Amino acid sequence: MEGAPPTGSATACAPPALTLEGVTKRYGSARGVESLELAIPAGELVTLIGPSGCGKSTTLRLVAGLERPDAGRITVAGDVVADRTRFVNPENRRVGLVFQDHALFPHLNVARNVEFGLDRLPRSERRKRVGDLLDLVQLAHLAERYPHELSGGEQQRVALARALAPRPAVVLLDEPFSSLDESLRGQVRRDTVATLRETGTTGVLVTHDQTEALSVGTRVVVMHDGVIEQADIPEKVFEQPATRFVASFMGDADFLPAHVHRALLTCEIGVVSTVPGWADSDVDVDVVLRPHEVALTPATDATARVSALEYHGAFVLHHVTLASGRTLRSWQPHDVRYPVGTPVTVTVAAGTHPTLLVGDRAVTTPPRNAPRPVTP
Ligand SMILES: Nc1ncnc2c1ncn2[C@@H]1O[C@H](COP(=O)(O)OP(=O)(O)OP(=O)(O)O)[C@@H](O)[C@H]1O
Repeated sequence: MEGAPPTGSATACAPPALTLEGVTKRYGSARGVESLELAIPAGELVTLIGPSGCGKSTTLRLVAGLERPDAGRITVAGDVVADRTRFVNPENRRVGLVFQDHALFPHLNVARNVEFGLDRLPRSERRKRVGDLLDLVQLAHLAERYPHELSGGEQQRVALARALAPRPAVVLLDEPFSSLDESLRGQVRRDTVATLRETGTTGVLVTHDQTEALSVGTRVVVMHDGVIEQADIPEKVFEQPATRFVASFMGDADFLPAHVHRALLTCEIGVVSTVPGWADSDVDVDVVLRPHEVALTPATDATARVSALEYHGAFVLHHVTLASGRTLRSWQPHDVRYPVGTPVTVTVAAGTHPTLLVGDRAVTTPPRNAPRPVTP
């Protein structure tokens, strides 16, 4: 992964909070994760996203020490915690865990839950640390309550305080907001991110929610079928997806066969854009178009037709069928609705430089062995 630590002087010499080098885990003949490469600088909050079964939980379990890798090396704050010969037990890894169901101890009150992992500290320091953590998550007034006397959001804050109490090098958060209802989720998410930032804690947050992955992560790791497809800043993952899978998984995307000739990208809807640096090219590609890049203009002589509408509140998603039978989608403002059947001219918003694919991989430079048409 392109995971160079920030260049600031404070962190330039510090080892990454977490590294995975060639980490592989198989379950019998089934692939859990394969050859994971990841380096997370201290203080980052990385979101881990991918479809069900892609290996997110396996990755967290390997880092936490709940699984042993079959191959590769894991380090936490510069210390090897797992490799071919070494295996550090979970309680000695400086890794904190926050689960979806909060997993608080029901028979312990809030203060005792937070105190749980601090048994190595003298009692007075323990008390002080618990007090500091409860202040941090704004729950000091509920210190004597038991988990069943708390709301879902409060339980989540206790779980976070408990994970942070022993000053872990990394906190792993496994879908921490998914059991909260929609109205609460946004606030708890903002509070959690603020707490992690305030304490400078490095976090790895697993989520199923693409908006959450993009909005919360300083970096987004997209997994598919046990491998990392792309690990990058959110803007790059969305605007410059590395693969066809990432393009389709992170946001809506449609794909059209296209052609680049003398730096001009054309497809069924006409000229899409210029492709700087492709002046000598004559190659077939697929172009990735996102609904916010696709513009529609009603025109009686147009061959494309609006084929379906979806009202999303702020926007109306228009599905358009082209003459070839292929479809594109276009976001329109909430007050624009072209009825089904309307003939429309389809264009791409000015300034768009869409992702180009050859096979399943994005290309930014002309492919060497690209197909060239036979000239008569
Ligand atoms: N204990 C196990 N025994 C056998 N196979 C397993 C085991 N745990 C995970 N797997 C398999 O490893 C792969 C990765 O699973 P994992 O739980 O890491 O996926 P995930 O991305 O967390 O999925 P989800 O989003 O549904 O929780 C899957 O194919 C899964 O069936």
